[in-house]
Amino acid sequence: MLAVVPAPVTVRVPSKVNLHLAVGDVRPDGYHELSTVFQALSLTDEVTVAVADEPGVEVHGEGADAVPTGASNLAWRAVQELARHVGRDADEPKVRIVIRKGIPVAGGMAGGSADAAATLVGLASLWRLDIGRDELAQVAGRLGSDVPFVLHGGTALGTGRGEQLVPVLARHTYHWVLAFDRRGLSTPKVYTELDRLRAEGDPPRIGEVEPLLAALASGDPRQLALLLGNDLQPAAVSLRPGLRRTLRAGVTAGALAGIVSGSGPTCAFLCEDGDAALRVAAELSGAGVCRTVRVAHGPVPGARVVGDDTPRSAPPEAHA
Ligand SMILES: C[C@@](CO)(OP(=O)(O)O)[C@H](O)COP(=O)(O)OP(=O)(O)OC[C@H]1O[C@@H](n2ccc(N)nc2=O)[C@H](O)[C@@H]1O
Ligand SMILES: Nc1ncnc2c1ncn2[C@@H]1O[C@H](COP(=O)(O)OP(=O)(O)O)[C@@H](O)[C@H]1O
Repeated sequence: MLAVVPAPVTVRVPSKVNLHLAVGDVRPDGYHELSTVFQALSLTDEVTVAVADEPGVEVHGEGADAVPTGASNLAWRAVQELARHVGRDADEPKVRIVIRKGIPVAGGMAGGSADAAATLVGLASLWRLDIGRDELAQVAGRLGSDVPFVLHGGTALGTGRGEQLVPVLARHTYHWVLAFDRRGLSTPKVYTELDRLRAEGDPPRIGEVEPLLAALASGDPRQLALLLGNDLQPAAVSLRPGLRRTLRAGVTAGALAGIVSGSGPTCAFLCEDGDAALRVAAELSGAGVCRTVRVAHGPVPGARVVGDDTPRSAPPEAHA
């Protein structure tokens, strides 16, 4: 009798911006203690997983040339990690992964993490695993600090190295303009640069997270704009001084505020509403300060199978 080959599964997965990124001390394991508020954005990647005799990874779209297709691709690492977790053969998983990138590579928007999260969700469906979101989140945390959040989506407070999440109440859809830089920045290098700046002097640190949580609960983008903050921004700007000009240009173009997204170099500009975002994007495109401009909104859901509108289990209690 012929075995039935399951149909390929496609998963859409969001990018993220850190609305608040407070970086604490470096820990003995080399990671920094974080207090961060993530928001999932509508700028997405799509990942298709399929059973195949020729296993491997294909990458298309935004920045595809800079993405490894071998064992170091985070999506492939997700295949191996999940296979090990459920007792399948992790050396020879008969899986082909096709990634269509919309998220900039090494852009501070969790693109690689997104592909790993999407792969976990896709494989859970392809392999018909009896595995809940919490268990998938544990596997996600082993793949990278940002992977649990892009699996989860929405708006969430992250602690530890960023992988311990509590959902945050966000009452509004926020509109963003994203300025992609010509080249990426390496996340470990940006953390190391922050350590260096802190050893030399005392770069300003962002404040407590509570006022930002209150602004999110109120839903007023003007209030939120005043409270956006990122401790990694001085380090990203130190490594890429041109970002100062990009940040100024977005505000001159009419954004309420601009920040470096995570470890950068993408700059994220919060706008009053969707129309304002389109105007800011048009003006910023002509300013010559970045490679590409995109508009996006958030919060949006985490990684989910395309065409699957079944409601999720109730999220854990909201924070604010
Ligand atoms: C900065 C942030 C902000 O959300 O994201 P990006 O902006 O790069 O997307 C994250 O902290 C990045 O998370 P992620 O990209 O998953 O990093 P990981 O693979 O876990 O770690 C890569 C490296 O970053 C540094 N790292 C990461 C997280 C953390 N809390 N402290 C760290 O010092 C370590 O040097 C680590 O070896
Ligand atoms: N699926 C993937 N997509 C993007 N980058 C990947 C992927 N797998 C591995 N990488 C590597 O991870 C590095 C960080 O990429 P990315 O996750 O996009 O950036 P960031 O950590 O700034 O959000 C890249 O330089 C790339 O070499």
